Amino acid sequence: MSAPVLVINSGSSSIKYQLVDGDTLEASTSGVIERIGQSESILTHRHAGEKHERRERFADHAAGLEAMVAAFQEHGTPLAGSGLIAVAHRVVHGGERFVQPVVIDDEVEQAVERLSALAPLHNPANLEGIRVARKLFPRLPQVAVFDTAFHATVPERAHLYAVPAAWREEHGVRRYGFHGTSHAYVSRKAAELLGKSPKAVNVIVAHLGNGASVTAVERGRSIDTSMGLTPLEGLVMGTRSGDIDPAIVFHMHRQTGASFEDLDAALNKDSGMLALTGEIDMRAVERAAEGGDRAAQVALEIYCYRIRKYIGSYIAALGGADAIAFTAGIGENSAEVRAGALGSLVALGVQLDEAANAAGGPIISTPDSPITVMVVPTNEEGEIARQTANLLQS
Ligand SMILES: Nc1ncnc2c1ncn2[C@@H]1O[C@H](COP(=O)(O)OP(=O)(O)O)[C@@H](O)[C@H]1O
Ligand SMILES: CC(=O)OP(=O)(O)O
Ligand SMILES: [Mg+2]
Repeated sequence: MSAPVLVINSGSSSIKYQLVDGDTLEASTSGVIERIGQSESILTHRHAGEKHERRERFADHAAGLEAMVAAFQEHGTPLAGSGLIAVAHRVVHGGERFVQPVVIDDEVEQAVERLSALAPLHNPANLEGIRVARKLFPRLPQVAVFDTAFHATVPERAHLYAVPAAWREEHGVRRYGFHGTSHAYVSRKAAELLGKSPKAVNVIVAHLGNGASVTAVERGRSIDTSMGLTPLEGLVMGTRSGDIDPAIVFHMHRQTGASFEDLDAALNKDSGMLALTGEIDMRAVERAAEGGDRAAQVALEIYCYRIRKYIGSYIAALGGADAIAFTAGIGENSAEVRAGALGSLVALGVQLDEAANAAGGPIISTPDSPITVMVVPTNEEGEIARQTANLLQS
């Protein structure tokens, strides 16, 4: 493996990692540590076609990262002496400042910490990953790659909110957008599937994971995206409400006396599919709906309808799209959600091929569909490694 980069994607309760070849972008080893801080955590480490599992409690991200280092050691590829050229970190919020990947120093670390207010579920976890990795690998360059960066091209008409000037000018209130590495990677792959240059096509990417967002990509540049100041706006998600009337917050504060902290937690952690069905995991929601659970059926309709509205509005924003690409855990795996999300868009030039959709694509529209619909597996870690290798070469 030449020029290996260790990519760390620290989420709110999980860490995903990959050891990626900086030249070929192939991952030789990958893993995920789930349920950090809960009674039992699970580490799944994949190397050379084998899967190794370890179940025990990892109290925090530091314990999780130690277990990651131990897993590399145990399974024949110790990180020390592997020729690692860098550790790359996904950082969710980069604010207005970070529109490119950067090498992390103390000052960058502090800036990421200040941005935690705008991504409370994500930046603190990203930061912990950075701190632990800087201790573990003090001599290696540590690079931050930001979710927000790809959306720096979103024009004012789409990124400004019609709110008081002081909010915008003094408090950084604007649309930032997230999942940028995924939207960048998937929109490029979509152009590849069309046999065209990214600069020659308009693509709508629906990233449907635990967090979910839709982006309108015009000739390779993001021009609008559904997440906003924080990753709360837009689609219905696992535990997040997505779009609501902001007056709901004031109403609930006045009605119940709930603090803004409580209301923030309610909308970020106790809303979305969880609030509608009692389940976060889309597989569980689909099983319940199939079993006749009315709440789960309605929740799926709400989930798909919101996606459909965004896709329709982005076809209008782009003045026509060449492709719609579905990605991330739900977008890649749920034929039902994809079909539900496209439904009435047949009037806008979307003709789904049901058999191809059931088979998972990659192309899931009929050959004569004016807009090509596809399933494109995302690769956030690979894209982060690619951007890191580019930064270090320049
Ligand atoms: N086969 C499947 N069918 C439906 N949903 C799935 C399937 N596999 C995974 N998912 C859903 O994908 C979501 C997680 O997506 P993922 O992209 O891994 O999220 P994140 O990176 O934000 O943790 C979960 O809601 C999970 O239920
Ligand atoms: C920004 C965001 O929502 O990320 P995730 O989907 O990993 O929660
Ligand atoms: Mg994700």
